[in-house]
Amino acid sequence: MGADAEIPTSPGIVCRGVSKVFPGGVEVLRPLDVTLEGGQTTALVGPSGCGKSTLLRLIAGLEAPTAGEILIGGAPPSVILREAALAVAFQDPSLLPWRTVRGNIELALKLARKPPDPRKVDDLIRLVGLEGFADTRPAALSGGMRQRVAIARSMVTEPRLLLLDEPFGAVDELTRRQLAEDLPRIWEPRRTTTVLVTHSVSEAVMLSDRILVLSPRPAKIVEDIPVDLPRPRPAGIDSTPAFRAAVQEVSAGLARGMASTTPLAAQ
Ligand SMILES: Nc1ncnc2c1ncn2[C@@H]1O[C@H](COP(=O)(O)OP(=O)(O)OP(=O)(O)O)[C@@H](O)[C@H]1O
Repeated sequence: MGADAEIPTSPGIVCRGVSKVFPGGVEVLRPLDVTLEGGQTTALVGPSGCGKSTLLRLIAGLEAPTAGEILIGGAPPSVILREAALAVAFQDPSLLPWRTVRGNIELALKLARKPPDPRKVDDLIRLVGLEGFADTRPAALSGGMRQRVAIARSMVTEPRLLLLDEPFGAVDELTRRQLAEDLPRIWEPRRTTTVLVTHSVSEAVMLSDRILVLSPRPAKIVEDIPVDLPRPRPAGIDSTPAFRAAVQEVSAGLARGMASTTPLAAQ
C-alpha cells in the first residue's frame, strides 16, 4: 500500500444503521448493523430480490444509503474508490467491445494508475481458462467467457476490497467449480477482503469464511453462519462430510430465513 494510502491492506467493513428506500417507497434494506472482518470472505445469500446487490452497491459507493453509514477501513466508500483499491465483478460484465480480452484487463491497471504488467495479465487469462482468447473481442465470446474476463479484470489490480455479484452466473457448472477452487488462491495470500453475492449455497461454502443469510425484502440478516473449513480449501473438499454438513446448515438457514420475520442480528 502506498505511503499516503488511507485504506488498510485488508479493510474491515462496518455498516451502521444502513437502510435503503428507493424512490417510490420501495424499502429494500431495514436498518442494518453488521461488521465484516478485514481479510475475510463474506457471502450474502437470500431470496431473489431481497436486496443483496443493493447492499453490495452501497458498499461499493455506487448508491448512497437512505440512512446510516458504511465505513471501509474506517473511511467512507468514496475513499477506497479514490485510491482505486476497490474492484467489482458484477453480473453484467460490461466489457469495452472494441478492446480485446487482454485490452480490457490491461485497462483496469491503467485506470488504477498501476504500471502495465503483461505477465500478470497473461497469468490471469490462463487462470480463468481463456488461454488462446487474449486477442479476442467480447462480441466473439460467450456470456460465461465474458464473465471470466470480468473476474480477471477485477483481480489484476490486486484490490484491497473485492466485491463479487454472482460472478459465475453465466459460467457452466464445471468451470464454476474450477474457478471456485482456483480464485481464492489469488485473493487469499493477499488477504483481500471479499464480499460475494451468490445464489449457490455450495459456492458460498466453498468461497467464504462467513455466510450471512438475508430475509425476503426488506432485507434483514436472519442467519450469521461461520464456515469452519480449512483455507485454502483443499481439492475435493466439496465431497467431504464436513463440506456437505456446512451446505446443509446454510440451506436450512435459507429455508428458515424465507419464513422468518425476526432478525438474528440487532437491526
Ligand atoms: N434503482 C432502483 N430503483 C428502484 N428499485 C430498485 C432499484 N434497484 C433495485 N431495486 C429493487 O430493490 C429490490 C432488491 O434488488 P436487488 O437487486 O438488491 O436484489 P437481489 O437480492 O440482489 O436480487 P437477485 O438475487 O434477484 O439478483 C428489488 O425489488 C428491486 O426491484
